[in-house]
Amino acid sequence: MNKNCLFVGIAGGSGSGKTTVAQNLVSAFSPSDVVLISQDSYYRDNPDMSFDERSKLNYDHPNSIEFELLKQHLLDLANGKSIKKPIYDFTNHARKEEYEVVEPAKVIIVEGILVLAVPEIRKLFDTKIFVDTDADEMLLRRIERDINERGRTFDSVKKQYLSTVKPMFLEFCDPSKRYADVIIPRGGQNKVAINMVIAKLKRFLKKGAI
Ligand SMILES: Nc1ncnc2c1ncn2[C@@H]1O[C@H](COP(=O)(O)OP(=O)(O)O)[C@@H](O)[C@H]1O
Ligand SMILES: Nc1ccn([C@@H]2O[C@H](COP(=O)(O)O)[C@@H](O)[C@H]2O)c(=O)n1
Repeated sequence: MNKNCLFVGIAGGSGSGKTTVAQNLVSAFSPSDVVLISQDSYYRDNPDMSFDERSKLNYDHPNSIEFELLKQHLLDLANGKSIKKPIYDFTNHARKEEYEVVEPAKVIIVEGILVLAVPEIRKLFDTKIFVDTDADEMLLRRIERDINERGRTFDSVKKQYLSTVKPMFLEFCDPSKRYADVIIPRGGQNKVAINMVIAKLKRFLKKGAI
């Protein structure tokens, strides 16, 4: 790979604050220097299934994500090519027809529950971050977000949490913490940790070295 960019991977449980941390990082830079890619954009589409069938799938297992496409897109960005990033609709459990064109940048941040759990993706990262938030806080945030933003009911969130979210977190996401270079407790609130990562990325952008 002809790589002259820096890849930062941010993992952590659902509701841990990965997106908030990533957005805090992105907002410290010019948009042409840093891009953010979410693993969520790469959920597999299941157009042959009914809405009811799609709503019962396990979305916390690595097989639910098209990691081959995510990897190809990361390699394309590293090689200076733009990508057509899928757009995922959580209310419909499906990809939208349209996509977003993302231009390459010097720093590429990738966030998602499984980005450190899948070796093919993990090995691309120069810096690996795990956002470590208490399970009760993650669950409370998820309940609120899923009801307000993802069209879910309290009962559906509860059922999904117990049947797939929690067991898959314990099997895949939480053990991937061991691969992290930096562990950020509490997520988006942790300005000290976020500022340390920002300082590191600024050094890279200035000197071209990690
Ligand atoms: N420190 C925090 N305190 C309260 N709510 C938060 C905090 N961090 C994130 N949230 C909220 O919790 C939800 C999940 O946060 P998000 O950053 O999207 O987590 P993740 O990407 O890990 O699922 C969002 O609605 C967000 O606004
Ligand atoms: N159709 C879908 C697809 C995914 N999920 C849940 O999203 C979570 C990951 O997203 P975060 O932004 O919270 O990291 C994951 O835990 C899936 O259960 C879903 O509910 N429906």
